[in-house]
Amino acid sequence: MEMQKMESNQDLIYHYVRESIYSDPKNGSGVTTEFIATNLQMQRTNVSANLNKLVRQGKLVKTKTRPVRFAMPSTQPAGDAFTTLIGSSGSLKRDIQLAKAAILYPSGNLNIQITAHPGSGTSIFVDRIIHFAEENHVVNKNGPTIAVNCRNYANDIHALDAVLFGENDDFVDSCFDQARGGVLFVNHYEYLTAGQQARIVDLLDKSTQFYELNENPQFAPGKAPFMIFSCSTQGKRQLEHKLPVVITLPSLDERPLSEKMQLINRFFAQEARTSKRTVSVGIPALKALVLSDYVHNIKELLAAITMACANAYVRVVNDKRDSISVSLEDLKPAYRKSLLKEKENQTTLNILFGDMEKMIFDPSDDNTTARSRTTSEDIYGDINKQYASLVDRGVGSANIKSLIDGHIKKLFDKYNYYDFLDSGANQQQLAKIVKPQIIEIVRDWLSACRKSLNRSFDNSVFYGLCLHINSLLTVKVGHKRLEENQAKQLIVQYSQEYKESVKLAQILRDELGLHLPLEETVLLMFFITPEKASTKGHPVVLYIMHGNSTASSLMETTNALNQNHNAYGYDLNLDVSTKTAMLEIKAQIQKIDQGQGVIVIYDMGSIKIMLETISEETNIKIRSIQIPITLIGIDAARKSAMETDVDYVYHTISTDIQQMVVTEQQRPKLIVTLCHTGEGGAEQLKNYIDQYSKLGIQVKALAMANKQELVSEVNDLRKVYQIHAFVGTFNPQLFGVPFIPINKVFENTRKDLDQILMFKPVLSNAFAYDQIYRYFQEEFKYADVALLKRFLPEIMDELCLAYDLKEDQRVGLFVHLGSMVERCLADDTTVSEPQGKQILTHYPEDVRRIGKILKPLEKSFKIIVTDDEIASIVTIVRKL
Ligand SMILES: Nc1ncnc2c1ncn2[C@@H]1O[C@H](COP(=O)(O)OP(=O)(O)OP(=O)(O)O)[C@@H](O)[C@H]1O
Repeated sequence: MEMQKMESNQDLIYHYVRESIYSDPKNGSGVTTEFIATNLQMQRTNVSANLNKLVRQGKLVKTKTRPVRFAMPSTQPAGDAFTTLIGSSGSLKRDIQLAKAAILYPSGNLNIQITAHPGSGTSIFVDRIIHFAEENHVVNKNGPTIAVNCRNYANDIHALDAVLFGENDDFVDSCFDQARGGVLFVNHYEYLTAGQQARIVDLLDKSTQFYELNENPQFAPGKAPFMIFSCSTQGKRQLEHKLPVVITLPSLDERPLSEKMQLINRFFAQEARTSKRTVSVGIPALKALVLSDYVHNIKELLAAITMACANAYVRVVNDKRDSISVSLEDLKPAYRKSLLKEKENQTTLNILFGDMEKMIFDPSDDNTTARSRTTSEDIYGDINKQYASLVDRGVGSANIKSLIDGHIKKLFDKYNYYDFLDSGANQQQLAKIVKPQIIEIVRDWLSACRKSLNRSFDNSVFYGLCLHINSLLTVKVGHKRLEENQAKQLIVQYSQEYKESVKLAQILRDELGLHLPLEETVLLMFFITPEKASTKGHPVVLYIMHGNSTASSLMETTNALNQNHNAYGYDLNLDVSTKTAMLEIKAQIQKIDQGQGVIVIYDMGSIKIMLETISEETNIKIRSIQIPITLIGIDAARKSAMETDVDYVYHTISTDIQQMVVTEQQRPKLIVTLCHTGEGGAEQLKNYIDQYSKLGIQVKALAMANKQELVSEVNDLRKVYQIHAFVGTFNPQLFGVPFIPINKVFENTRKDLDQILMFKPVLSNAFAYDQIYRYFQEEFKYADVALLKRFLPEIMDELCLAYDLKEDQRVGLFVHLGSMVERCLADDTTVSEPQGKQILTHYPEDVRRIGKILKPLEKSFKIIVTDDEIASIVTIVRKL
């Protein structure tokens, strides 16, 4: 009898759940036990037991959220290779249709080009294409699949010649030959030179001849492979016209938020599986992830989630039963900041999260079939190993956390997470990017260090060091990365490690001809110090207040309330001399600075001057905020002693406070624009800011002829102005004044200019030359912008191929070239570089090369680019 009743209750509940879900969209994401119990007037425990039974029978599914919801299982059919992709029936639907059409094309599959922003899922999409082609017997499962990732050769793109065209340049054993009868995937072909791309175009033109008629017995047997080429949206795409099907994948912001949320869900579920722990994620962290922008699209989102889980994992590493609890603090500040957008996205967030408290991901859940190439497994393994070795060395648990935190950050930041992902965790891959000789040197040296320092090093140290030395060989380090006294301090602190670094520096000099200056040798040491000194910290807060314990009390309260333990205090005793106070404050600032500067909150004016001097002497960025509480208190006490009317005292003090604030802001603000070579570029930038900024801040353009001169000019300006920021092609690192790189100004729209100048985050990041063209259009009298549009990008590409330029340098150079044409046409040849002659004699190879690259510009505009102009371009590209 009882059994019968249970069953009918179960049916009743099942039907009610189904009806509620299908009849009311509000219940789309499922219904709670509470909801059923109330509406059916049944006991909660009884309802709960029945619902769980229905889940076990597969009739309902249970969400992993709190409060738990019960929903109908998805009735999606098993589907094809693409079904596992998130967005397969949404933002990727059309792309998938196109891909299927290309594969199933009746007279033989068609080659495909995929165009996508970095990290948008090209590799996984291609993986699915290949599976689909295999499922449909369009390509042979047992045939070869040859994948070439051109980005892995970015440092020496000619190293690819043998892979693309064969050792003897005759295509024998090239990727085109090896892929016969299978699939060829050439990824990131935007890295190829124009010449390399042209040769591939030529091959595609003669493809039939090459694959079918060629009788060369040296070639592998088999018909033409199914070829897929992928390329970034910003790269040059010569091949595009030769490939019948072009698929453009959406970037992450072009996808609906619901898909972003599905990706987030899937990635957390993956982390739960790889770490073999339950992962619970707080809603604020999820909201921040949903609202953040990702330059590297899905790949960056995945990295952000792996990083957050790794951070949270550290807290529970020694207790195997604990779940990983991810909170907002585990995300990088840049992602956390996105919560500022919460208000404007409230409705969407409500739809996504409703009244959820957190989301829970179970390690045993296997709802994903999309293959992932993360390094997650290594990360959790690495953390475990690092933890065990620190415990062995007797390090206390409080220190362990910060050491491991540093370790994870290193993995992601210092060793460049994205490249690291792609370079794969094997040495063969590494050998394609890094000279084998470097790998050998690093391996031998690390094993020697292991013995002499009695310390073990994980793989990340090995890879990081190889890549680091490789970059020293290929990229000229222009700026000092470490100050001399910082270097000296480190040498004293880590004398043993330093000895080993010197040995490595000697080997590098003898075997590779690489001469490292002292600071670079010290940097090598970072790889083997137990507490790898961090170069990427956060700003910290320092209270400086008059009195015996005011500052320290504020510090304690701040740290107790926010738990970041990044606030410090300096109690400025009234009987301490200014000189002593200044020395002590300087020492404290040097001690607490993590490399990102110090926010000082202080109470009296005299401290400001001390701080300015300290900032100058130490080069530490100090930003000070005066809260004149002590002065106000003194004033209030004095007036109260003289007056009897409390309101009078109150009002006069309020007026005084306003005046205090006004005096503080009296010095007008000034923005200084800077350019590497002469005032030309700086002047352009100034005009741009003058024209489009509504902040009303004055702007002055300065030349960087010589650093000493710049310092004295800026120093003079500081007497009259409060320097708000430097904007330009390089950071002069003077007086702790903040710097805004030129690319930031141009890569965003004009309406965002003031946000940038005020250091506020802007949403769009995509770099667009369009912005600059528009500016040229309005500014130039002589140069035809349409013609510039035709020639400048090509010239920029050539220059970027020849020289390793960062984005801000690229933008600077772009503006420079445009202005140069305008100058030549205006016959304004006043720009004359004092060091021009020297450059022409010292860098004849560069002068010749740049002269050649500029030829099309000279021809089309009928101008002659003077030697002086070429010399100034050499200074930019060589970062002199
Ligand atoms: N539509 C999707 N559904 C599920 N997972 C995805 C999807 N797109 C990308 N991913 C996941 O995101 C990660 C990055 O994707 P992928 O490696 O394909 O990016 P990519 O575009 O090839 O990167 P890059 O431009 O750096 O070469 C992978 O772990 C992949 O599994």
